[in-house]
Amino acid sequence: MNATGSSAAASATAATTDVTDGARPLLPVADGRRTRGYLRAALRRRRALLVATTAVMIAQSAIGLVGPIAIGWVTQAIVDGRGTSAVIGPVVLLAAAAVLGAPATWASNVLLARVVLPEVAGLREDVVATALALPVDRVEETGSGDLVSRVSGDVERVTEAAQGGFGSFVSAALAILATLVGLASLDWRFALAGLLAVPIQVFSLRWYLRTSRPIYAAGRTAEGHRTSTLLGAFAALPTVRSLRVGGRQYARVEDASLAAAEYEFTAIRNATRFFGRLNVAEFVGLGAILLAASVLVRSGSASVGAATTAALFFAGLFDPINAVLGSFDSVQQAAAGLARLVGVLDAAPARPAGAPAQPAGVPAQPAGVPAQAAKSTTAPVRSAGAGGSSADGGPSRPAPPPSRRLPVLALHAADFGYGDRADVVHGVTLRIEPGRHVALVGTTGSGKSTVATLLAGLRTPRRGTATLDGTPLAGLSPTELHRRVALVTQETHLFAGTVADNIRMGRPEASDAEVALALEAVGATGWVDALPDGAATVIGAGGHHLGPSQAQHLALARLFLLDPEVVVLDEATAEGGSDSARLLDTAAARVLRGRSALLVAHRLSQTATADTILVMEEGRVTEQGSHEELRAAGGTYAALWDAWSRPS
Ligand SMILES: Nc1ncnc2c1ncn2[C@@H]1O[C@H](COP(=O)(O)OP(=O)(O)OP(=O)(O)O)[C@@H](O)[C@H]1O
Repeated sequence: MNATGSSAAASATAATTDVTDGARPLLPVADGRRTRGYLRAALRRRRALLVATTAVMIAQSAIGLVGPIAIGWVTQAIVDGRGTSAVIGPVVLLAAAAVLGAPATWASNVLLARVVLPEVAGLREDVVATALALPVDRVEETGSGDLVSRVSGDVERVTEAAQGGFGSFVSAALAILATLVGLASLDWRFALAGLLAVPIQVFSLRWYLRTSRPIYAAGRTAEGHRTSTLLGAFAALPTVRSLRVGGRQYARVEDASLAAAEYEFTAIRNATRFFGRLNVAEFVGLGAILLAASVLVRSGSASVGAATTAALFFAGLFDPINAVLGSFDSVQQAAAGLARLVGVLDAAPARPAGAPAQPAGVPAQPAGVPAQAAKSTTAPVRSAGAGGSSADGGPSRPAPPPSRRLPVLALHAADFGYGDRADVVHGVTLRIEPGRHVALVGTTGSGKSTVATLLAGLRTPRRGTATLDGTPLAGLSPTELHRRVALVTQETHLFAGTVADNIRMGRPEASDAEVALALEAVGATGWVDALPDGAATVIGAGGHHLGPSQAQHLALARLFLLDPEVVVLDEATAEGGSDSARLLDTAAARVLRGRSALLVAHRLSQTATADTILVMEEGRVTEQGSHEELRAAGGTYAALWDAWSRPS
């Protein structure tokens, strides 16, 4: 599953279509050929089970014919005036069919589940893994609602169709085939009469497929838009309340819901007309069989028993035919859903040749970005505090252990803008040498966080490059990128689970002792031990409440456990009050020891110990150098430092 989804991703981009819901672009949708190719590959992987399932279903269909045949024999025995002994044979046959029917049904259901369920589960895993690895800007552009509706609604539809629709489709198709063979074996004219229904059914089906396909495709898109609108409204709840624009939000949600519901109504109207046409076909077919039966019985070409069996055969076709034709409904919806899911798989960033093929794992950090180094810096500028006591009394930073070769993380002439808006980062070039710490300062909105996300590989520069040891970040597998370069932002997210679970997020296999060591390393053992169940205390939604500083403390412990080569702290300690800020500063310093780092900070105590400081203004790097150099230069940094260090 993984291999198929991944390997196809790079080559299948051309087989997907970009979609919009009128308001914003959505993720691509795979075309019919690509979707069928995916399905074929999935079925091929289960070929042996598929053959066994089909064999059992054929046996099941044959057993289904026993009833009408036995009833025909009983009828003939009565017409012939034979004694009770003549009906014993058919009754025994009926009993045998009933006894064998149950295990055959059980076996076909179990086998079918074995064919279908692992594939659907694999598809869901692949789509979720791909969705989690999608570039942040791609998800921002399309809105998370589209993604959510695909991994929930579309996966649900594919699962339902695969488990229910597909199974009933195959068994009904086999039952129809077996019945037609049975009819023909009674008398070919019975089969011919029954076939009169077929043109009406074919015509109805073609009409239905033609009219319903666009309805379902548009309906799924409208559903994606409805989910996006709902998520947007909930995400913006505090702003909506404070600005009192709830009415406008409600109207948008209402419009999106009505549009989605309108498609559902249209689909139901269409399906009702379709089933009405199928009923006409049934009556035409049954009428023709009864007419043929009366003619054949009168002429002595067929017995009453055979005519009874033929009529029962045909009546027994109603359900399977409706099941087959009706399952086109769910199969069509599933096909639309599958195309959207394969579209997500194909939206995965293409890997360069030779790059690992595994799907992305869950990002190790809430967001991740590398640090950026000094513009055009070839040799890092050491700050006065490096290697000894920092200017603000912070901890010393020893050189990285020689056993670990750290990479060079760099941005070259990078421009970036959000969506279709103008650039907010202009021509930024930075380089973080192994083991060096670079600080980024500037006023609000100057582009610091944006540059940080470019260096973390969360966003891709419009122009220019972001590289790790010369390899473009976009060419690294998400797993490798997040393992080597990690980010802590001020929006630390706690997942529902225990404290230990949250720390293990980046390395699920870590032992309790390693978790304890990480807590110890960042100085969080004291308050974590004081929680009701220590590191086993459940936090996050519905659990014990932690403050923002504690959440950031855990994020630093998580980072320590993950042990990346490069760390980006994007104002990771900005939420702290004075005491907790000091605690977090110390924790951050411990985590950064022996790693390359970028610090995005407004509190200049964090920047004074950096090797190089970059000042950003309006998306450009305007100054760079060590703390002393920049203070001596008397520019923006000097002014910021003076303002910050002046006693209030
Ligand atoms: N997700 C986004 N969508 C659109 N524009 C954005 C987004 N994030 C940031 N911007 C814009 O990009 C510019 C740079 O923002 P950025 O957050 O990188 O600056 P910053 O220096 O980190 O600011 P702060 O110190 O307030 O975090 C700003 O004009 C901001 O409004």
